[in-house]
Amino acid sequence: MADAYVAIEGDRVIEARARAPGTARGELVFTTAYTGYEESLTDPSYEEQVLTFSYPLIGNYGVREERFESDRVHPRAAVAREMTDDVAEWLESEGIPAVDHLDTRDIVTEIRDEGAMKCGIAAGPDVTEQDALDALHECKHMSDHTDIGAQVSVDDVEVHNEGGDGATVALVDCGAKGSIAESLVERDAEVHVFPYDASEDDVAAVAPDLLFISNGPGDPENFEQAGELVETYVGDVPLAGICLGQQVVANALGGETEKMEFGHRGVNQPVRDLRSNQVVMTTQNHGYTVADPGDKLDVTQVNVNDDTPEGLENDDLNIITRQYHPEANPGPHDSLGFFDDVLGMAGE
Ligand SMILES: NC(=O)CC[C@H](N)C(=O)O
Repeated sequence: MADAYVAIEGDRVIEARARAPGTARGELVFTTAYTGYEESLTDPSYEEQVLTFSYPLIGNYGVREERFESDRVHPRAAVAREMTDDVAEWLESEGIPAVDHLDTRDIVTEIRDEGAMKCGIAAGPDVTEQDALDALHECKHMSDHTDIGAQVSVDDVEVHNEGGDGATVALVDCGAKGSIAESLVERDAEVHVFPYDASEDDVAAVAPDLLFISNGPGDPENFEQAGELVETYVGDVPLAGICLGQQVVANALGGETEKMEFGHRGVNQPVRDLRSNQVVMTTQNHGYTVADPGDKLDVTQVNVNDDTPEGLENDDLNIITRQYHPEANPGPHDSLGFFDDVLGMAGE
């Protein structure tokens, strides 16, 4: 008999095996990444989501803290065809329900046909189908998590590489992956990590050479204060953004974002640079996209599969943003040059 259940929209219940007990609800999404499960599971952008791995075996090279992107697991639950004990034990120790021994191809097909959807999960010896359905019925739409930034951001300013020789960067932490600050520090920047709701005065106090809006979970329209910083500083200080950062910058400068059907999550998303015509492979995790960049930003890079904007720029105003993850954890490393380019705008 099954000891875990996944309930999806339409009240369909899928039986599974419990690997870490508990009940959870969240937006059901899938990643096609075949490596990088530690990075994905600690990526704050997965907050309030349930992550399904389409690759059938998760955990085959263990669990190492050096690869974590933050100090905790962010998806509300994890779903895999087969999960190793290492991963299951790690998730259990974090209180995150996990299930395997179910047909993840079926789940991925369902999401591709119907779009990312709400789900409820119940795992453990005493759970019932109804527990999973109850969790499903309590699940909110992603955009209704209006204060999601508070769940993932630093509470107080943190400074990395104080006294560094390079640029002073104000990194607005909307749920930043650790490797963004690391990538900047590796290039000698002094990085001030600000809470997602930092004020103009907070940021002004460090006189930044670059304002950088991080990745983060949920709907970019719920990050109004980060948008206000962009409006305040545009033209005076160079601007950079990654993923949610690109979306926030676009919204703040007259553009528009929209929810995608099921998003891009994986490590081999092809992106074409419209200026050089070169294609790079990228790591991605997003469910919203820039539908209209507005009249201040040019689309300079597009996704080869669906033509959605992957890079926005304005050379006169010194703005460069990317929808994918140039910090490249878990890789590929094709687009690390982004960090040199944005620090170049900051005079480095
Ligand atoms: N990785 C991210 O920053 C994700 C951005 C946003 N939450 C989205 O899903 O589109």
